[in-house]
Order: sequence, then structure tokens, then C-alpha cells
Amino acid sequence: MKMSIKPVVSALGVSKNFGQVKALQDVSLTLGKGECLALVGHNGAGKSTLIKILLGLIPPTRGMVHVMGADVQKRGFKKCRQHIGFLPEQILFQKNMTGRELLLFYAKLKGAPGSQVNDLFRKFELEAAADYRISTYSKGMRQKLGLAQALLGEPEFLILDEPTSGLDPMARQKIYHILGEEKQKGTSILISSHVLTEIDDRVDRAVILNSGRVVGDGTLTGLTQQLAIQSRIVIEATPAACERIKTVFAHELDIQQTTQRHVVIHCEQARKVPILNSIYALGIQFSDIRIIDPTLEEIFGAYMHMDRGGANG
Ligand SMILES: Nc1ncnc2c1ncn2[C@@H]1O[C@H](COP(=O)(O)OP(=O)(O)OP(=O)(O)O)[C@@H](O)[C@H]1O
Repeated sequence: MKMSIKPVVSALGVSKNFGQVKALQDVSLTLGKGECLALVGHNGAGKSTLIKILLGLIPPTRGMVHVMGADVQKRGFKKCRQHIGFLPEQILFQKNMTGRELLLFYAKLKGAPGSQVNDLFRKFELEAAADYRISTYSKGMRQKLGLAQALLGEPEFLILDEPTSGLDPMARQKIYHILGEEKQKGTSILISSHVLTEIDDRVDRAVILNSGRVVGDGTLTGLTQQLAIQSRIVIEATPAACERIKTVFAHELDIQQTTQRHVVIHCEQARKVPILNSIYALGIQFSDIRIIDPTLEEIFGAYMHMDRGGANG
């Protein structure tokens, strides 16, 4: 028997107008089980509007949205919402409450067992602060508490709006480690972010929004290939070896000598391996060789450029 695996999120032809403002225009996207999707866009691109529609908080002007099989505009979606964890961009807590009081409050709202609260304090290494007032928490601790709140009830779908903005590298790493564990469990995650460098290697796919429209949707490799953005091969070798590499490849490749001991070859993704093989075949001694693939930041920039009518690539 053929099994059909329904996406956790399916949005089809979604538009949203606020008066004259077209916040979203014909947006379609899907999110599969256990998939981590980045929603990327400048301020005002429509990310928050899309999130509000996915949560069933505002209706789309046009289009259909199903989350976990339920139409977000229908009554039945209320039950599904219990299985969604949401971390807003700016979560405001009642600062006089302790962390534990806050999580117990949310656990009751979500119908989650109180025992999860202790587990989450342990997971986020916040046990020692659990009974302190939130007013004494640092920004990183408040953000962890916000994410702990989102994880209450073991949601199947997590929506995180700028989950690590303003956090130090240690706190960011901790949060992404926990999100990795959630993904392993099969939780689907949508991360909205401008801080592209840090989500780069943590997402399966990215949807790029510009002025309310989807201008790119795919894996990082797929998005890169569509635009033919180039990778860089950086070779560190003796000045003589650098000279030899330049002589051999200059006629067919975009190659630059950046220092006496470094040459950089710019090439399409598909050519990386053949070029590396050719370099090895020269029998040249080199002290280091690195491949730098385009970052999500570069891909995003290229899509924005293209959407403004710039040249492809
Ligand atoms: N309630 C509203 N009434 C009128 N216009 C709105 C409303 N909400 C959003 N907009 C407009 O819709 C557009 C998309 O806004 P949205 O908040 O979804 O963008 P965003 O990508 O989340 O931006 P940011 O990263 O700054 O949060 C913007 O032009 C915004 O001014």
C-alpha cells in the first residue's frame, strides 16, 4: 500500500492585505515532519504576518493554510494549536514571577504535566535559577526560559521568531543543540531570522521572502545552484607552487593570488571535485586547502539582488 506523508505545514497561494499594504502575495510553502526550515527576509518582508497566519491568529485574505492536517481557519484547529510551540521575537514575561511559576503557568495552559517543568530547567541548565524572579535573569536566561515555554507539551511543530538574537555564542550553541535534539525526535521547526550566518548549517531548507513574495525556496545547495553562486577553493602553498597553479588554471578558471602564499579559485559547485582532482594531479605540495561554500547570507543577498532586477548570480 502506498503511504502518503502529509506535510506538517502546507500553505497554498496565501495573500494578506492590511488595507493598501500587501504584506503577503501568493505565498506557498510546505514543511515536512522533522524538517527545519528557515524563513528569511528583511524587516517588513512578511515573516511575522505569515507566522500569525500559521498560528491561526489572523486570517489570510486569500489562500489555504493547513497545519498538522487542520485548516487554520476552522474550529478544529484549536486542538492542534496545543501541539505547536511558539517563541515570539520579543517575549514579555511577568518579571515578578519566578521561572518555575511561569513555566508551571504555561504547563497548565497547555495541559502539559508539571513534571516537564523540572526536565526543561535541567535541559536548559536553569535549575539553579528556577526559583529566582525573572527580573534577575540575564537576556540569555530569559531567552532559554522562552524556548523552554515553547517546548512544554512536547510540540510537534515549533515556530521560533529570531530565537537567538542578542545572545552570546555559548547561549546560542546551547539553544541550537537543544533544537537539534528536538529535530531528532521528529519535531518540525520553522525559524524566522535575519541572523543568517548562525542558522546556516542548522536548517534543511530556506524560504526567502521579499516584499511579501517568495523569491527562493530550497535546500542551500539547491538555492545556490539555481543562482550559480560560486564556491571558493583557497589553496595555501609556497610562492612557486601558487605560481604554478595560476599558470595551469588561469586560462580556464577565475583564479586570484591573494597573498604570496594563497590562491583562490572561484568555481561553480559542480566543478569543485574535478578541480580538486586536477590540483592533486599536479603533485604540488600545499600546506592547506579549504573549500568555502556560499553562506545563507550570500545566497540571500543574491536573491535580493536578482529580485531587484540584478543580473543572475
Ligand atoms: N496589523 C497591521 N496593519 C497594517 N500593516 C501591517 C500590519 N502588520 C504588518 N503590517 C505591514 O505588513 C508588512 C509585513 O510586516 P511583517 O511584520 O509581517 O514583516 P516582518 O518580515 O515580520 O518584519 P520584521 O522582521 O521587522 O518583524 C509591513 O509592511 C508591515 O508594515
